[in-house]
Amino acid sequence: MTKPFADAAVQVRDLSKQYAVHDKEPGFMGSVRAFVKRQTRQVQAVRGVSFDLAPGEVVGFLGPNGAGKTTTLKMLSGLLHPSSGSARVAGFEPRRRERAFLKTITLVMGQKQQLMWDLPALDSFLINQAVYEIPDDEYRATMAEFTEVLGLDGILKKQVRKLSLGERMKCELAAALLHRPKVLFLDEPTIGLDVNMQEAVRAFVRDYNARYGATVMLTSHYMADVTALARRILVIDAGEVVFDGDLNALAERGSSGKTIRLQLRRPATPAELAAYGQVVTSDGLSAELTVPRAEVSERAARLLSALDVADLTVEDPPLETVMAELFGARPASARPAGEVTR
Ligand SMILES: Nc1ncnc2c1ncn2[C@@H]1O[C@H](COP(=O)(O)OP(=O)(O)OP(=O)(O)O)[C@@H](O)[C@H]1O
Repeated sequence: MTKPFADAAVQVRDLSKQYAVHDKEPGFMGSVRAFVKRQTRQVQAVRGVSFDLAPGEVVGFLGPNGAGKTTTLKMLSGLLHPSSGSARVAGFEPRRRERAFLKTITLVMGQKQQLMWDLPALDSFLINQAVYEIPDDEYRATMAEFTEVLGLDGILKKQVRKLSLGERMKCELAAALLHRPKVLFLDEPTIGLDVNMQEAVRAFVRDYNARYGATVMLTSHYMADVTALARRILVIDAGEVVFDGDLNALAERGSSGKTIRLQLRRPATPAELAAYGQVVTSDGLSAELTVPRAEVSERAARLLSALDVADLTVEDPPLETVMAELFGARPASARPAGEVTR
């Protein structure tokens, strides 16, 4: 049972979405058959999802491909109507798309762009200023701040089509946050960016969250985004929330063991190290071992007494490993249950 926050920024109850999909065989005869008897399939993309986000909270929204993340974010932004259940965002019902609601939220989709391709980004910013009725002084202050944090100098007057992917994404973010929304839905905001640009986007989101106390719901396939920004993780699988909790608790869910990193004063061979755990890397004086979670203390104690250890640290496996363990092994076809052919 989801406990309600008295003043939740996002409140979701039993939210579901079904898409009606019309199937058609390829080719001319397929078209004729579809015309005579249309095959309709219901795809249950989101099924009975409930959660609350507190004001200012940053939440990583994870799950395998097709799990229902984008569908959920679109419902919370009012782009899609839920099939059933309810959602409130900053006190508004998203599906009504009230003006005050649209001024309070933003949805950034890394795969879609809102900037006009043939114009400089600055022109799109001015349009957004008018659309969101941003006063001139606030517009100037926000622009100055975003220019500094995102390093926009020198790119705002270039045609958007001539910007690099990273430069364009920075401008997309600036355009989407110009009206200083209180609730941010970020769907893969760093997709396709190089590591430096990913870090720049993360730093910007972190800064914005701290400065404006904004609530952020973030999906990303780059776990570094999630671990850098969010303490709480929501995991959705086949349309259902299967985990809602602390990042560390998720890491502990992984069936794999913990990682022991070693620095040695006297070298040990991989064969010697294998007595203490599965050797991941070893170059004589440093090594990385995977050990069963329940036996970490005992293995570490044995290592310390048997070898000349300069340093020993114990870490959880990277989130990528945990997610791969939770979802990676299953065939995609086994996931989206509940498809009904009519
Ligand atoms: N417009 C649509 N019509 C029919 N089915 C759809 C539509 N959009 C999404 N789906 C289906 O709904 C399910 C959830 O899709 P959704 O895009 O929400 O997943 P996701 O978690 O965002 O996936 P990804 O990580 O791959 O972007 C999938 O089975 C998808 O094929």
